[in-house]
Amino acid sequence: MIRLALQTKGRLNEESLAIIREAGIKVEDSKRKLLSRASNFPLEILYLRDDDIPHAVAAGIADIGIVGENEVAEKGFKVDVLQKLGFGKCRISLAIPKGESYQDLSYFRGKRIATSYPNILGEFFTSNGINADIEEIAGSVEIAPAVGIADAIFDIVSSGGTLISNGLKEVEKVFYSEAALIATPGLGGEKGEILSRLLFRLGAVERSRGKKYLMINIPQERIDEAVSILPGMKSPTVLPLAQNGWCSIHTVVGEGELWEVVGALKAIGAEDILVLSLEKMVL
Ligand SMILES: Nc1ncnc2c1ncn2[C@@H]1O[C@H](COP(=O)(O)OP(=O)(O)OP(=O)(O)O)[C@@H](O)[C@H]1O
Ligand SMILES: O=P(O)(O)OC[C@H]1O[C@H](OP(=O)(O)OP(=O)(O)O)[C@H](O)[C@@H]1O
Ligand SMILES: [Mg+2]
Repeated sequence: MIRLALQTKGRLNEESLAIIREAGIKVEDSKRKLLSRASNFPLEILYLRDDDIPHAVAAGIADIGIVGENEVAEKGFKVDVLQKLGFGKCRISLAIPKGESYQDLSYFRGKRIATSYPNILGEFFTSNGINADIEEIAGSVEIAPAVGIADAIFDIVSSGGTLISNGLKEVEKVFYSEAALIATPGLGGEKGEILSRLLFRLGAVERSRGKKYLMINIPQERIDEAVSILPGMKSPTVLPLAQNGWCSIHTVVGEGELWEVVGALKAIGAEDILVLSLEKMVL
C-alpha cells in the first residue's frame, strides 16, 4: 500500500483527484473521510492543507503527494519531484501599486513586501543584492499595499485579474510553478513497485492530455504532402479505402495545432475529416 497526500479543498483538489481517476483508480473525494482507500489499487489518500504536503512527504507520513512546486520550494523539505502534472500553472511575482513608476529591482531596496512566500522571495532578493523588509502574511496579500501594511507584494499570479482588481501591476516574474507529483526520497521495495505502476499510468494520462485522434480521407497521390503536414507520433497510419485512388490517414495531433493542420489538409484535398478524443496514449 502506498499513501498519497492530496489537497483537501482548493485549487489543486479537483484536478489531482481527476488525474488519479483517469489512471483508473477508484477513490472517494475529501468530503467524506480525510483518509480513504482506493477500491481497486493499493493506494490510500490522505487529505491535507497544501502547505502541509511537502513536510508530510519528506517525513514519510505520506509516501507521495500532489502539490504546487511553489510550496515545495518555499518549505524546503527534501523530497523527490517525480513528475510535473500540467495543471495549477501559475507564477509568483512582485507587484506594486499601478501608479508607481518602475525601472528595475532596486525599486525594492528598503521597501516592505507582503508575501506568503518569504523564503523564495528572501533567496531571490539575496541573490540580487536587494535588502528589503519581507512581511509574511497568510492570505489576502494583494490588499496589503492599499491598507498600508506594505509597499509591494510577492504573490501568486495566473490571469492577473486579482492584481488589476486591487490596483496593482506585475513588475517581476520570479518563480514559475505547476502541480507536481513528489515522493519521499528513496522509496523502494513494495512501495517503489506500486509507485512505478502508478507512474506508468500517469505517464499515459499525461501523454494523451490535449491530444486528439485525427482521421482523414485523401486522394492517394496527395499522401506524401499530407504526411509532411502531420506532426504524428512516428509516421501516421495510412489505410486503403474501398473507393479506388483514395486512402485514409490516422494520426494523433495536439489540440493547439489541430485547426492549422486541418486547414492545411483541407487545402490539399482531404475530406471526411474526423476528430476524436483520445482516451489514453500508452506507447
Ligand atoms: N490562480 C491560480 N492559478 C493556478 N494555480 C494556482 C492559482 N492560485 C494558486 N495556484 C496553485 O494552487 C495551489 C493551491 O492554491 P490554493 O489557493 O488552493 O491554496 P491555499 O489557499 O493555500 O489552500 P489550503 O487551504 O490547502 O492551504 C497554490 O500553491 C499554487 O500552486
Ligand atoms: O491572477 P489571478 O488569476 O487572479 O489568480 C491569482 C490569485 O489566485 C490565488 O488565489 P485564489 O483565488 O485561489 O484564492 P485564495 O487567495 O483564497 O487562495 C492567488 O492567491 C491569487 O490571489
Ligand atoms: Mg495553503
